[in-house]
Amino acid sequence: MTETFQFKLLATDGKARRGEVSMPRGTIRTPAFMPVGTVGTVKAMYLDQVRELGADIILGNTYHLMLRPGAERVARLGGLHNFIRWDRPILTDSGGFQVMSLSSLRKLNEQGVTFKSHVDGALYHMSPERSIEIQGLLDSDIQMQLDECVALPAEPNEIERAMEMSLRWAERCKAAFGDQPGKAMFGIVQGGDIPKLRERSALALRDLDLKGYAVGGLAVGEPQEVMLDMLDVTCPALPAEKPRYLMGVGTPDDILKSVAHGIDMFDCVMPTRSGRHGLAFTRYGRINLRNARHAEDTRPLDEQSTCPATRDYSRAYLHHLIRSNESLGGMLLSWNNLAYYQELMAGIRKAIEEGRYADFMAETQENWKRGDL
Ligand SMILES: C=CCOC(=O)Nc1nc2cc3[nH]c(NC)nc3cc2c(=O)[nH]1
Repeated sequence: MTETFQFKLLATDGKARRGEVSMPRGTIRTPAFMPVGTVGTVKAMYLDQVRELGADIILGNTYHLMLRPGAERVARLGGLHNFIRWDRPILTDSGGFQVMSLSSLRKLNEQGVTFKSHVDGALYHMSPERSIEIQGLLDSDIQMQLDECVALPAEPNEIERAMEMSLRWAERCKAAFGDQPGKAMFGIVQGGDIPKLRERSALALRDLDLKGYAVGGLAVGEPQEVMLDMLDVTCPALPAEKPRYLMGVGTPDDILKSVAHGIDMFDCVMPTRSGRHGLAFTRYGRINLRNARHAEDTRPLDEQSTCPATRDYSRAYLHHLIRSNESLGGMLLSWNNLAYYQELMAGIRKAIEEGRYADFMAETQENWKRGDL
């Protein structure tokens, strides 16, 4: 822990980086996976479990929390950490992406985004300054600039307009954030699937000398190789001594490959959301426990795991719980999936330290092909 926000590069293996982000509330071992705690909870999990699995930081969503319970209310209650009982770092998004994907009416212009709450239909206006103010009220440790993420495929001039506006919003967010040594405000690189726009966005954000950089506008419908190609353009244009966060990514395979392209931080609803729907991630690939073939399979997901959800429950029971839509089904599979994601991250960090990331990647992908036997 440190009084200020610091990123240290501990080892590299090709483009893969092993590092550490130190903040007053704790240290984040990178490459890191950040479980998503949308409305102040990592769904179906106790935060003690989330920590025990190895999470050093979790995400909170500004859009959801500002609508309910409200940013000023969370501040009156002592901030998000006290509210949810998590004393380590929290990264909050700016809400932009969620507005575009969740709220009905929404208008976006230079001032910001105006939208109708999906909770009660009330009208809200969120400017770059208000987004930073809300994240401050939540006492967020890593705050994100307000940006405009364009779904792909999209027209080049549309991608350029959104990227340029996001740059202007980055400057306004930096000004609104001011100087908070123990916290950080990350810029978000946009530019869609257009290399020269990606490079322009990254270089302009670099000039703002921010504490960290997110790569946005990806995992929004483009093929994996397009996403990786954009990383090849973006990462070299970002400062090597600052952390890089790829938003909304991804599957274990996405993460494995994006680390090899220079990414340090990840967040994704995949392990928790798909767990609630019956999908289990294991060392040997995915298992859809809704499938009837598991109905009498007495084996656990993986008897060698240290996670009780993975080691102690039969696939037959998990199948029964999911088919019966019982809460325990989603709880056990969320637990299993987050355990698997954190085990994958620990393996990634160790492999980079030992200079054998390429082998680790190949072995891991080979094991996934084995299926659930
Ligand atoms: C915590 C996130 C910080 O959110 C923001 O403040 N803005 C933002 N969020 C994104 C979220 C994404 N999820 C995916 N795929 C599942 N792609 C995404 C792209 C963006 C993006 O370009 N911007």
